Amino acid sequence: MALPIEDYAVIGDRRTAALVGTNGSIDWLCLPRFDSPACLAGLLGTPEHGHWQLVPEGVYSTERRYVGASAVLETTFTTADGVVRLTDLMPRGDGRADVVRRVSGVSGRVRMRHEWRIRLDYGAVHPWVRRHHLHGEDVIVAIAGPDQLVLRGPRLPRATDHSHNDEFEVGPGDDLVFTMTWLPSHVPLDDLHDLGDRVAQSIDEDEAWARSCREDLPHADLVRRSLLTLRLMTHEETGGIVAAPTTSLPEEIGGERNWDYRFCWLRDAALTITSLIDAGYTEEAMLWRAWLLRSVAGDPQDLQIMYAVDGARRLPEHELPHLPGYAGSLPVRIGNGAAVQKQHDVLGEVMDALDRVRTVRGTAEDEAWALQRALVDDLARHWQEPDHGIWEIRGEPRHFTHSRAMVWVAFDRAVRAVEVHGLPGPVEKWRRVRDEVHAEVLARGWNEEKGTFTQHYDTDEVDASLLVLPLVGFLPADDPRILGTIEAIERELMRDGLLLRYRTETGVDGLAGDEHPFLACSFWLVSAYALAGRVKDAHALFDRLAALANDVGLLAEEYDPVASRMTGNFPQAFSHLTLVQAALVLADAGPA
Ligand SMILES: OC[C@H]1O[C@H](O[C@H]2O[C@H](CO)[C@@H](O)[C@H](O)[C@H]2O)[C@H](O)[C@@H](O)[C@@H]1O
Repeated sequence: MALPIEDYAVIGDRRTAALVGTNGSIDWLCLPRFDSPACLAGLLGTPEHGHWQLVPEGVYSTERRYVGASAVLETTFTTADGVVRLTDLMPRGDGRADVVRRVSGVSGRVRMRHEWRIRLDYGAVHPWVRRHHLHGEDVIVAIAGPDQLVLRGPRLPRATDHSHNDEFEVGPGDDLVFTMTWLPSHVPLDDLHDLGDRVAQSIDEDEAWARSCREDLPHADLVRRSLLTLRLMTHEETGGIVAAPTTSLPEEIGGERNWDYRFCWLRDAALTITSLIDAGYTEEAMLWRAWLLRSVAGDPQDLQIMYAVDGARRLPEHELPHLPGYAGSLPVRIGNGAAVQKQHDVLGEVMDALDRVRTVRGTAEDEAWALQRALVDDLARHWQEPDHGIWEIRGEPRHFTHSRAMVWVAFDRAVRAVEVHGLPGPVEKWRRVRDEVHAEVLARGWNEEKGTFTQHYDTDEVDASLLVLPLVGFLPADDPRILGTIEAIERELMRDGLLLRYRTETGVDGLAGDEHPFLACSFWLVSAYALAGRVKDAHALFDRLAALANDVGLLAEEYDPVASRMTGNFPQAFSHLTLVQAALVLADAGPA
C-alpha cells in the first residue's frame, strides 16, 4: 500500500521525475520522459507493481530535506542502533536518465534492507533480468520491449522470486552509491559511461538558479521551493511544462476523479511562465515560448488545450485495469480525454503570458506575432460558443463566466500588443470584440439578486475561478461586484477555511463523487483579498496554506481538511504557481 501523498518527495532531472517515500521507497518513476510508461508503479498499486527501496530496519524517526536549493533529497533515518542517511537524486546533463541513491552511515551500525523490483509498462511486465560484467564491475540488467535498466553498486542485490534483495550493515564513514540507468533496449551496454561530475554540476546549477530568487517575499523558502519545483517540471530540452509528474492520484480517495497530468496544458504552462517572469526568471519563458509556437503551429482551428512534452497532439485516454489504484481509487487512467475539449479561457492565459514575455524581452523578439494574430482572429469567430471551461467539465458545455472573462483578456492583450508594443493588427476590430465580451459578462454573468458573478450564464451558482477576474484586470479588485463575488464565494465554497472549485452536487461536471478544496483557488483568494484591501485576511490565509505544504515544501492539487491529507496529483504546478503569485501580490500589498 502506498504512503499518504504528503509522505513523498520529488526528485527529477527536468526530463522526468520520481517520487521517493519517507520509507526510502521510490514508488513512481517513468523513464525516460515524464509521460513514458512507469517502471516503478507501486504508487498506484502495491510493491508488486514496482518499487526500489533502501531502508534501515527498526526506524523510529525520519527527517527529510532538500540539500540547499537543489532537487537532491536527503532522508535521515534514526534507529535504535544508529543513524543512516539516504541521498536521492537524478543528475542532469547528457540526456541520460539516471537515479542515484547514496547510503551513508552516520553513527552506530545500522542494518539496511535493499529491494529492487522492476516492473515495466506500468507494473504489467516482468523484465528479463541478467547479470553482466561491464567496465570491470558486475551490473544487473533488466530488459523488456524498448526499455533497458542497469543497476550498479558496490554490492548488488540477489535475485529472489522476480525481485532483487539484499541486507547489509553500514557504519560511520561507509558510503554505498547505487545507480539505475535507463537506456533504449537496443543500445549496447558498452556505451554506458560513469556519471563523472554530473551530480555536483546539477546541484551547482540549481543553487545558482535559486540565488536570484527574491528574499523579501512572505514564506520565501516555500516560494523558492515552488519555483524550483516548477523548473523541475519544465522539460529542459523541449520547454514543455507538465501539470504534474503523476497520473491518477485521486481527487477523492476511493473515487473516480483520477486523471493523467503528465502533459503540457497551455493554461497551466502559461500561468507557470507568468509566475516565473513575475518572480524574475525569464529564460524558462523563452524556452516555453518556443515550445508553444512549435506545438500550436498549423491551422488555428486545430489549437488544442494540451499537448505532450514534445508537442505531440494525440493523448488518447485509456484505463489500466491491471493496477488497483492509489488506495483503491479506480480507474487508473493514462492519456487525457480533455485534450480535445474546447476551453475558451486558454488563449487568454497564453496571450497574457506572451504579453509579459514581450514586456520583459522587448517586441523585437516577437517573430511569432503572425501566429498569435491568427489565433486571436479565430477566437473572434468562436468565442460565443459554449465550452468546457477551466475545470474541464465532462458534462454539457456551458457559457462559463470565467471563460468569457479570459476571452476579454485575449483581446485586451492583443490590443496592448498594438497600442503598447507597436505590433501591427486590426486593433479597431479587437477593441470592439473586447468591449462586447466585457459588456456581455457584466450583463449575463452577473446575478443582481445575489450580488455576485456566477459560474455560467444559466445558473446562480458561484465558482472559485471568478476570483481571477480582478487578478487579470477585468474589473478593479475593489469594485463592489468583485467584493460581492468574493463574499459569495466565501459563503458558498469555503470548507474549513479552504476553497472548493465549485459545488459538485449540481452535477455540472458530469462526474460521480466529490472532491476536496482545490489549493490553487485558495491561493487566488489570498491574491484577491490582498488586492481588495483585505491584507490581514490575505496574510492569515497564506500562512494557513503555507502550513499545508509537506515537510519538503510540496503541495498536491487538493487538500482534505477533515482527514488532514493531500489529494490529487503531486506535486502540482497549479498549486505551486498560484502560491508564487500570491506571495508576489502579498509582498506588494505590504505587511498585515
Ligand atoms: O477534475 C476534472 C478534470 O481534472 C483535470 O483537470 C484539472 O487539471 C488540469 C491540469 O492541472 C487543469 O488545467 C484544470 O483546470 C483542472 O480542472 C483533468 O485533466 C481533466 O481531464 C478532468 O476533467
